[in-house]
Amino acid sequence: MNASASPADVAAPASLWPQPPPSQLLRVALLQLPITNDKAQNLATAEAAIREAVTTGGGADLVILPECFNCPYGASYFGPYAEPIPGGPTTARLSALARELAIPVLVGGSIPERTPEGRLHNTALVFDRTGALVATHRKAHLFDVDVPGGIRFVESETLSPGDQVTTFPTPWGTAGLGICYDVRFPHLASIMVERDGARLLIYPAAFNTTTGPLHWELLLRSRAVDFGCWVMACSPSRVPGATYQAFGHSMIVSPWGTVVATCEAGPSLVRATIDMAQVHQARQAIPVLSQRRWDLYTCDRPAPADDKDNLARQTALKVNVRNV
Ligand SMILES: NC(=O)CCC(=O)C(=O)O
Repeated sequence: MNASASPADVAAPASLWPQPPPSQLLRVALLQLPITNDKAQNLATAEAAIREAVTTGGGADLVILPECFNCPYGASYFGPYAEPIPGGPTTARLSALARELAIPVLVGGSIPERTPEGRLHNTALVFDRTGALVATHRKAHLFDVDVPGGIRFVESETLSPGDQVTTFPTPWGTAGLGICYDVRFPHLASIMVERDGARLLIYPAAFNTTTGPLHWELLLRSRAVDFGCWVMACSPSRVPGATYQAFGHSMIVSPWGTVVATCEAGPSLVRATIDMAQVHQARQAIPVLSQRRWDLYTCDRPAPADDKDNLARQTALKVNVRNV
């Protein structure tokens, strides 16, 4: 299992988790928050929502924040809002909250990260009930798209991609972690599930009003059915006048592909108590994971000859897939 935080930054995971509850019930809360230009305000909004999620409505075991929850989603903001991880104020604040409220799993959405070398990443953070940073994920597939008449966004103008597949243990089974555009890449989810044993896939995300209506629900339900997993995606809410209009519609999807909880575009707390036993049930009933024809599948599509980085990445992916 990989987490892109260095070993010194990450507590030894398995020993920290309590035993899974026999019922396998997991209380999930997605915090669809309004993100403003004021970082302090964004952190205060997140803190208030986390407190509400775990102290009201029956509580929550797994709390998930949106992509870029401390920063407006836009290339010009990533640098000025970036922090080191760990060592920055957002990591410290989330760690303290996870510890104070004893939250079993807090997925601190994502934030812009500045590395010691000066690179910028879009990075998700995961804390356990002791406040330890147990995993980080640097967005692996950058959102570089140009939809005529719709949206043009080029994350790679400012951000560098991560180079890790990220999974981590929880008391309810292994979780896979991606960020937004990563959900479009089933090979990533395949490795989380088929190599690392993920039973739930978590995506802090910020789709938009062009691609959201077309693809958001379709992609989340596809990943759930492709891999017999619970899938959870948490978006910012739509903020009138913001340069990037988030789609909202944070969503929890069962391993059968049903949407068990969602919302519209405004600020929302999306809750569900989910049964992890459904993962086993769905995989037993429709056993596509054990019916794979690896003998038929190859990933030999060549990268453009001048794109050596891409070729190296594809080759690494191919090795991982074929080793499953
Ligand atoms: N923040 C993102 O990665 C946006 C992804 C998106 O909107 C998409 O259509 O994919």
